[in-house]
Amino acid sequence: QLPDGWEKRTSRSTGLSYYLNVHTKESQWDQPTEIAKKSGSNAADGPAEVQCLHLLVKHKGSRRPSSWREQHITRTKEEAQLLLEVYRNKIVQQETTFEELARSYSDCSSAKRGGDLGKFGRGQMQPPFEKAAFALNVGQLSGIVDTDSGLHIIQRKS
Ligand SMILES: N=C(N)NCCC[C@H](NC(=O)[C@@H]1CCC/C1=C/[C@H](COP(=O)(O)O)NC=O)C(N)=O
Repeated sequence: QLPDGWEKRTSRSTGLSYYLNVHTKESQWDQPTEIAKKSGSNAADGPAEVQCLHLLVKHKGSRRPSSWREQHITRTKEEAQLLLEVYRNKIVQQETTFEELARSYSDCSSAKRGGDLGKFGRGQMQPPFEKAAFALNVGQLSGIVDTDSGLHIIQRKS
């Protein structure tokens, strides 16, 4: 039995269950224990949604080891980690921009948009990615984030 104001849903892309606040339309992975709040996220709960860029480097253990860049991705997870560390350092050293590197090297279709995933709320992205993205301040660059898709770096835009 769920507390008032919550509905259990299934994520189209992962098949995982998540919970929707019917008042604020906010969603979350964790089973709610409190009655759903009626107003949007206040500062304490963090933003209701974020907009992020990401640069994804897939490896042979990725859930879909293929991309616009490479039909059959065979690099190891360790090789992907090394690549991403090089890219991250170039951004930190301001040798290039996140968008330029994502456009050239990201194994996600969002590469065409400089890595821009647009705005998303909780319950949409894989949990490790969501956790990292919602923990960033605006403008901040994440460390290396590990999901079933592969390894990512994330920059929060808003
Ligand atoms: N709402 C928006 N903008 N699109 C739907 C996103 C669905 C979501 N996707 C992810 O979590 C991965 C990790 C972060 C970004 C992302 C992109 C993946 C990575 O590539 P793939 O492993 O699929 O080949 N490509 C598209 O989905 C999911 N729940 O599977």
